[in-house]
Amino acid sequence: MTEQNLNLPDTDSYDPAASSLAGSVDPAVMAELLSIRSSIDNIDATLVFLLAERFKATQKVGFLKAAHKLPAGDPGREAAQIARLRHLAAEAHLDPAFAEKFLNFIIGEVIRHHEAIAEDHQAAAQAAGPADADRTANA
Ligand SMILES: C=C(O[C@@H]1C=C(C(=O)O)C=C[C@H]1O)C(=O)O
Repeated sequence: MTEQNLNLPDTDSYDPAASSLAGSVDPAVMAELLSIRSSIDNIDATLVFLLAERFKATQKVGFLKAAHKLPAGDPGREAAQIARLRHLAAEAHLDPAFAEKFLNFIIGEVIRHHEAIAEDHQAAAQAAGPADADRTANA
């Protein structure tokens, strides 16, 4: 989650009116588009903050699982959460298939992080020696 896209403009100079359409659209239409986009800006910022909080929480789960040698993925939990979110999506008039795809995308990334945390944990335990490795496993 820390990769940077070097092709993007830097955020200090964020221009809410940036558009490939500038100059080629009726100014009244452009004004309406920019007005709607200001809500999209707020929503996208919120999504980033929400995702950051979610990844903070899942990172804690990753450390807990690594310390107790639990598997990275939990298909039972995933199935329950996906069913719940599909239901909520339908109620909110969001395509449930999209909600499922989005959640699966995030879960895939979380599992990748958990596997990396487990590998780091294992490597640290091995570097510390067998006695320490046992102690860490039983922590
Ligand atoms: C976060 C967890 O680990 C994994 C990721 C999940 C998620 O991002 O919702 C759910 C289950 C696990 O596959 C967990 O077990 O709670």
